[in-house]
Amino acid sequence: MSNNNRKPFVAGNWKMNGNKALVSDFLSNLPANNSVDVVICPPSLYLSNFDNAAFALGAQNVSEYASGAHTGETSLAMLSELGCTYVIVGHSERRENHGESNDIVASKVKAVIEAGLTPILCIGEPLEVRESGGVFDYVKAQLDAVANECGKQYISQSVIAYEPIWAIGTGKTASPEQAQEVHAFIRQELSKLDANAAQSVRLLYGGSVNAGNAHELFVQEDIDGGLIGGASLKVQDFTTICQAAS
Ligand SMILES: O=C[C@H](O)COP(=O)(O)O
Repeated sequence: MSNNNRKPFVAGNWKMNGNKALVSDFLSNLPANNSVDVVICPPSLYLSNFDNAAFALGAQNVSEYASGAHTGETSLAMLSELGCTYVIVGHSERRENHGESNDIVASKVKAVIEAGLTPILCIGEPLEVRESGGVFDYVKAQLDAVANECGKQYISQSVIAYEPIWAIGTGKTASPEQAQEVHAFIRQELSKLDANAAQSVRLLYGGSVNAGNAHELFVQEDIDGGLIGGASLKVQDFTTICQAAS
């Protein structure tokens, strides 16, 4: 891990996977790790099965509305009542498949922080943007959307996950150099908003991280941990990834 005061952070995003048996497996077999902030984000239905976990709980999504006639949605108050302290916001699967615009993402970030939880704000470019050389402009626009809509203080209270879409679930991980280059750019952009916050905000890499490649990614100067999809469904692999961050 790089030479800074940021505590490493690893979150497992189970997406629409898992069952009660996997919950039990994690409760019984994921070792406590005091040197890393470890978060599990299961499907919301299973949040209440995680009583007394040795790790923090996160949700994969939240409604931008507080309550009312929003069939199928889950509110921040409900997540909070079930012990969630983190919420993934703006995952590319939500942006692409559920029409979440930058404005919606920004309003969710604001709502999460005002409710006393911490957003894990996801940003990252599709393949065609990477191939056309537009990565920095793309992630800057995603960051600016939140900063402009919410105010810079909201960015500085978030955890930010850089997830190149072409690396998600594909087995094609960004190289450590590719990931570090974008993380350094994100931190530089954050410093324009708030120099102190830029040094304290945790920046995660996500996209085909596994037990074999986590270490080489996490030792990069501006990579403070990971947002893990597929490899977070196996307790042994996830344990190894958490250890790689410590
Ligand atoms: O939220 C997690 C990311 O989308 C990464 O997923 P993955 O590790 O399966 O590529």
